[in-house]
Amino acid sequence: MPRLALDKDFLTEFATLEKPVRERVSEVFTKFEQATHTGLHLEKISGARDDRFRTVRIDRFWRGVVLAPEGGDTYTLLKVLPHDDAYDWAKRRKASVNTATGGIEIRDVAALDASLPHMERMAQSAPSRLLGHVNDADMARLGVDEQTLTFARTLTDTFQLEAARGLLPPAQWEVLYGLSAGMSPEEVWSEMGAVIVQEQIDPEDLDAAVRRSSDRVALVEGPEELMAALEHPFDLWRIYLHPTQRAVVEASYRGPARVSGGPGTGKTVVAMHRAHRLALRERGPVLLTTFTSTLAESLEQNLALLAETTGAAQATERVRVEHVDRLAHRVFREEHGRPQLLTPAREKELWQRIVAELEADLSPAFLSEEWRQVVLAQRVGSAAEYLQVKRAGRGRGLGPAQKAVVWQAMWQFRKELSAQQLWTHETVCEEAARLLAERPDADKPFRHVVVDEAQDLHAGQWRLLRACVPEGADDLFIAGDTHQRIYGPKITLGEVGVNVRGRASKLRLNYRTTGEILGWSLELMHAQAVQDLDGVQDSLAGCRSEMHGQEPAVKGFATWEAELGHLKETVRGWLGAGVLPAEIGVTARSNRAVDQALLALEEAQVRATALARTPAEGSSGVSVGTMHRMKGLEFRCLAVVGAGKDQLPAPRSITPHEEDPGAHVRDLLRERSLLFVACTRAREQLSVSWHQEPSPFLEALLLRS
Ligand SMILES: Nc1ncnc2c1ncn2[C@@H]1O[C@H](COP(=O)(O)OP(=O)(O)OP(=O)(O)O)[C@@H](O)[C@H]1O
Repeated sequence: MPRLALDKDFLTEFATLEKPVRERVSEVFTKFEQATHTGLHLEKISGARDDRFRTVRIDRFWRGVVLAPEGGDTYTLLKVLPHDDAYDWAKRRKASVNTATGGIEIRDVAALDASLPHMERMAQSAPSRLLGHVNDADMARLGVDEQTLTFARTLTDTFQLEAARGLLPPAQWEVLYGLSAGMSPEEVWSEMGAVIVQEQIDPEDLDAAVRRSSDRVALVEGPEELMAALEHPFDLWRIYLHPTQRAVVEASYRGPARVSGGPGTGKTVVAMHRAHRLALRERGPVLLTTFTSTLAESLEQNLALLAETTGAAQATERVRVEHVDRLAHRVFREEHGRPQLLTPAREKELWQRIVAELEADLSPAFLSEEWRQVVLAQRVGSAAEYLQVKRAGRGRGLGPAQKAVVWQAMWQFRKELSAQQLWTHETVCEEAARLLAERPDADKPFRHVVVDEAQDLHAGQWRLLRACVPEGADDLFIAGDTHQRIYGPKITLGEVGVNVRGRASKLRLNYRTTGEILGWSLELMHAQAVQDLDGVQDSLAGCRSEMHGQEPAVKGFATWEAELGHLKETVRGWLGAGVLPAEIGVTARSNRAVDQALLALEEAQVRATALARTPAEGSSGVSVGTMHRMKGLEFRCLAVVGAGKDQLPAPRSITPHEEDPGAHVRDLLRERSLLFVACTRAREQLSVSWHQEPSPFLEALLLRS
């Protein structure tokens, strides 16, 4: 039976067509299956370089370009263009099968042929060739075919290669780019990882190639699925997954598994697809969880959209989306009713009182951290255990006598909480974990748990998640990036009883941000020792983007007023260039700076909304919020303001070195990560500004420029 497949470029462009044309396209292709039976007219193109391209009549003026198989029955819709353009587009191109990835490739053969003589002439007078150090056999093994090879041999510098990006098939261009950047063929090979197929590849079998190309061609199962795809053409993530993403989504794991990767590499997308996929398997309820309520809301909306696309709305009923603290409170309430929570102010008072009673030379802040990071995290229950416990990450060393005093303080704190029947979010979580751990496997609330933003969870939350699902195949799936840790303490999964050894994958292709913004932001984290969730050093090496745009605009001012003046100009400039207010974000470290930025925009008559008051979704003004609020969001254009020495790191968020050197280093890293998270929310344009002296986090970047 004939099947329709949609090329990613088609769907992207479909979104930009006028409504009547879109409607007509939908009409023609929803009848595609029946029409091909009754002889849908696929018109041959005279003078075509590849006679597998055909056109389909949409109306008098518009034509669709389809790749029709010689054998097989999958028809790939590539373009919808005005009549003459459609013919011209199709005549210039050829389809082929990549011999390494087995994927389908379409290239502008006419443009390549036309550029060759000129390139060759230029190369003859150049001192050397860009890829002179790589032999033909290695190129062929990496999927570089004859035409690309001929072209590649004429290249003399990377600018030419950059310029040829749109001409060459993307997978082959990536290979040339890697080799030209000094990677060895073996390194490029391993970088290609999941996209390389082991099976024998038939270069003539386009049908098989289309089926292998899930990152750019989506097979459509019937008219409803087609309508769902056409309904939200911007949300490509629902349909096209990178082979590495798809492998992780579809895998069956014998135990907990995890996916990591830099910002914008699609970890959340993978988490949603995986939750959906697990729900479709019908082995039991799925929990999709994350760190904050705002993120959970956005997961829930997108999960519903995904189910709409796959036509499996019933699967969403098997997925519970709930942020982790809410889960803890729900389980707690079912047993004990609503907890009375200790407010931060009362907690501080309590520690102060205990310190005074013990006449100890310890600060309330130190004790509060010690309680969370050592006593609660490692479930220390007695003085003897406390004497033995490893206090990794706690900078200030304690001798046995000091430990005895600290333990006394901990014990008193616990006693007070229990006497007054007070709870904190952490103890609620511990109690919920204890209640769930006692339940037999058959009574556990979930069969699968999928966790997003995992880097920010604390030990108690991990124990809760571990306890709400029986141990077994596909029990826990974890997505996160430790470079973006802005709340939680440093933790290793082993410490909380989660073993992902042999079941960890990494995503490297950023889908959100231009290469310029990503490269700049990655520099912020360069040379920072960040420990991964499995205890080894994490690295963002290889994280890359295929999109290009402007370099970030980075600028200092003498005063805050001048900086705000620049913000007004920048935002007005973006609006003037046609960017919608809702596509613009403004962020600063403190609430105060956010309020002032809001005022400045109002003065400039720019409609702006505080993220604290209105969720980004549905807001029609420029979104203004703290860097913490930026997590999980993205904007076409983003301005980071107040990135000055006195604002970033925020002085009050840094434990003084003399009080606790370990906490000091950790706090600094957290503040740096916060800036990193903020900057990587920008899709196309990023502006970073400060007044007086720049933040020390910008130092290396400013020296470079
Ligand atoms: N396969 C894909 N096709 C198209 N777009 C994608 C794909 N995967 C991810 N995206 C898009 O890339 C952007 C980033 O994705 P996502 O939020 O899942 O990344 P992330 O790794 O969780 O990011 P971060 O860690 O920075 O929060 C989103 O706009 C998403 O829709």
